Amino acid sequence: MKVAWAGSREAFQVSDRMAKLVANDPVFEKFSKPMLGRKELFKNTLRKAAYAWKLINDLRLTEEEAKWLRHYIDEPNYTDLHWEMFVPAIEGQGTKEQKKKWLPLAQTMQIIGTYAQTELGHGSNVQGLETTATFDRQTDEFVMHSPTLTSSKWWPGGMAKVATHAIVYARLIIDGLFHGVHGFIVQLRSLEDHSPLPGLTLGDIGMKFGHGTYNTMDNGVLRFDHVRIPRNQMLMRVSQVTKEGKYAQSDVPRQLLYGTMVSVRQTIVADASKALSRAVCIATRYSVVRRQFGSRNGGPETQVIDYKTQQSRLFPLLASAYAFRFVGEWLKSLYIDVKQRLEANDFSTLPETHACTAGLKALTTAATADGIEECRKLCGGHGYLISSGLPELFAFYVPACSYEGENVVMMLQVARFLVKTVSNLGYKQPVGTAAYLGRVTPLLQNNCAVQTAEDWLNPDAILEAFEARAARMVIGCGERLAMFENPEEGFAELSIDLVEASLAHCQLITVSVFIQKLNHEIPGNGVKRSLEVLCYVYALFLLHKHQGDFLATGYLTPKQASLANEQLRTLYSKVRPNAIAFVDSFNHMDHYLCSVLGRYDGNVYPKLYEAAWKDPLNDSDIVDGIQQYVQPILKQKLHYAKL
Ligand SMILES: CCCCCCCCCC/C=C\CCCCCCC/C=C/C(=O)SCCNC(=O)CCNC(=O)[C@H](O)C(C)(C)COP(=O)(O)OP(=O)(O)OC[C@H]1O[C@@H](n2cnc3c(N)ncnc32)[C@H](O)[C@@H]1OP(=O)(O)O
Ligand SMILES: Cc1cc2nc3c(=O)[nH]c(=O)nc-3n(C[C@H](O)[C@H](O)[C@H](O)COP(=O)(O)OP(=O)(O)OC[C@H]3O[C@@H](n4cnc5c(N)ncnc54)[C@H](O)[C@@H]3O)c2cc1C
Repeated sequence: MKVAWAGSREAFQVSDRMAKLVANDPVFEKFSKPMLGRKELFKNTLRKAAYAWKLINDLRLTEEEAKWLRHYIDEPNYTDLHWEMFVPAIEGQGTKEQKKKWLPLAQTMQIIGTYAQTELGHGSNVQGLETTATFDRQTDEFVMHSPTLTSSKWWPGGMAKVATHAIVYARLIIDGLFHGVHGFIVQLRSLEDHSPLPGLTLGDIGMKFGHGTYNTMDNGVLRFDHVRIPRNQMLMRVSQVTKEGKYAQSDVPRQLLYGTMVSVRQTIVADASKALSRAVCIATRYSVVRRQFGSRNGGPETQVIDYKTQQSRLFPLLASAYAFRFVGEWLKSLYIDVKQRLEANDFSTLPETHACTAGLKALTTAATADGIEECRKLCGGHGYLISSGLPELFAFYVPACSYEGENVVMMLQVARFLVKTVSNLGYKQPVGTAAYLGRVTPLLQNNCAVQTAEDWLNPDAILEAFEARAARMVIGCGERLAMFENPEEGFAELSIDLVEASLAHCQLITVSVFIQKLNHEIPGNGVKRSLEVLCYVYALFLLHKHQGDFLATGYLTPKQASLANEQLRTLYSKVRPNAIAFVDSFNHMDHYLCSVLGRYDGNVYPKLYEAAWKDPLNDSDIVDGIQQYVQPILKQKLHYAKL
């Protein structure tokens, strides 16, 4: 199962080796992190990032190994933006000459970059950005300027204190004419003494949610006061500006300017299963250790994992972790394919890839963020302790619902793709993830054939149910949209239904990818059978949760919906004996989990007790402030009624 989770034996070995490397090196200790102040926390992260870079070079780690190393170090920092956004932006949007100049510098970290798109006033609406890049023909330069307070760049990671360069997104202006938003490579700091270059105001935007997690990152603010950069620092794969000030667009579609976001959204989907599996591992192990009620004749109480209600909250999350792992793997291969096509100037699959990355990013991050919080509750009161590992994980994870495309905004992008697909149905056969929309007639006419709970243990029955629900919701939206004279007005009016239809479409993708995975790639019958159980749990849990959709679209009868729920309860009993094996298969080491409740050896209570004593408040019996503020109250002998 470890191999099935990792994707291959080789992938397992690489990640396992890197997990051990990090866990066994004292530099990467992290348990004391929540006790550090912001400055210490940040410096500590800089130290770890520098040491990691040294290890990557000294040990000559491959790109894959280096990624796992950074993952297990488990502290967001400037290198995330450098590797995940700055470098891909140059790769995807730079010309050959630009790549030749900038990539070697970035790949050896002689320069450190960030991605400066969002502004104080605009994040989702990229076309609304206000920073200007005005071409000066006399000097062959662009003048970068922040004309308003709301145009201040706001949020870019690593920008406040570390990055030497940024890809800055700004409105291109030539001779007073606006030519849309483009990316520009801008140097921010001196490579000699790291001071901000003249004309730039740079700072940190302040502490964020949680304590020891995202505050390791220096998210920054940046303002330009007429800062000049050479013309050849505009990323020119999509559009070019000549030294005469002529604006030209190549055959490459404008959407490629958004290409870096597609790449990172894909990474975020691939990473969702890491965060969710981490929370599920902690909650499952603890649910086996924790006992409440049910003791008879002085015997042990019941393990809380044996309560059906605990199972009904925990096991769907376990199944979701596996579903997200497989859909992440699938999306990665879709992305690798589109990347190769884009390099060869084939843009045909970009719209579908954009819809898949946007929608699955929204689906997986929302479910993971909610899932981590559910795991905290599944651990009762102890889940609220930092030493459970869950509060910090939650604080780290929740912004994923907002960054790289706010989730609702992303679902609306999926909706645009679906509406377009439906309106083209007469003359363009949908392919890939939208192919089912080409079979609307049977999907709209046939109803579910399930008669017993057992009938739900059938991939075809499940797939058809999810296809019919999505098709009926999408087509229904399309029909209602057609009644509006102004399509944009109609889209806005129906946006709530469109977001729900998009979710149904994305859930169909996750369910069908899970089923495909079972059909083709699982080594070992035992592993395959166990994963089948999880696949059914995932699908029937979604069906139960969204049964309103399935019933309202008329595909299911109430009886069939209740049979699905009956089967789901039976499936929980099949998951129970393997629950620990399922979470051990994630291969999360204690160092990575950083959780007293999720320890591999299950030795929870002594370690919980021991961890409490490490709190700085327990350094002495009488702490600072007691004599000054508490003792006087005790000695005054006042009664509030007399005040
Ligand atoms: C316990 C502690 C644990 C710690 C663990 C630490 C682990 C560390 C390791 C981490 C490693 C990696 C993690 C990854 C790094 C993550 C860092 C995250 C940092 C965050 C960065 C950011 O947020 S960057 C900013 C992102 N901003 C956005 O996403 C903005 C969202 N807005 C948009 O994308 C667009 O503006 C929007 C699409 C919404 C609308 O665009 P607009 O121009 O108005 O266009 P439309 O008219 O709607 O569309 C025009 C046509 O273009 C199509 N289209 C839109 N986008 C794309 C695209 N990206 N690709 C292709 N096509 C696109 C659209 O569909 C339209 O097409 P049509 O055919 O014309 O309809
Ligand atoms: C931790 C973190 C790190 C980040 N790192 C970076 C970075 O490195 N570089 C960078 O450039 N940016 C970064 N960002 C910014 C991030 O990309 C934006 O915050 C994100 O894209 C959301 O945009 P917004 O803040 O403008 O949200 P808004 O769009 O203002 O969202 C507010 C609300 O409005 C709703 N809404 C907005 N538009 C619509 C619409 N059309 N229809 C319906 N509802 C709508 C949303 O659903 C949401 O509920 C980071 C953000 C965070 C939290």
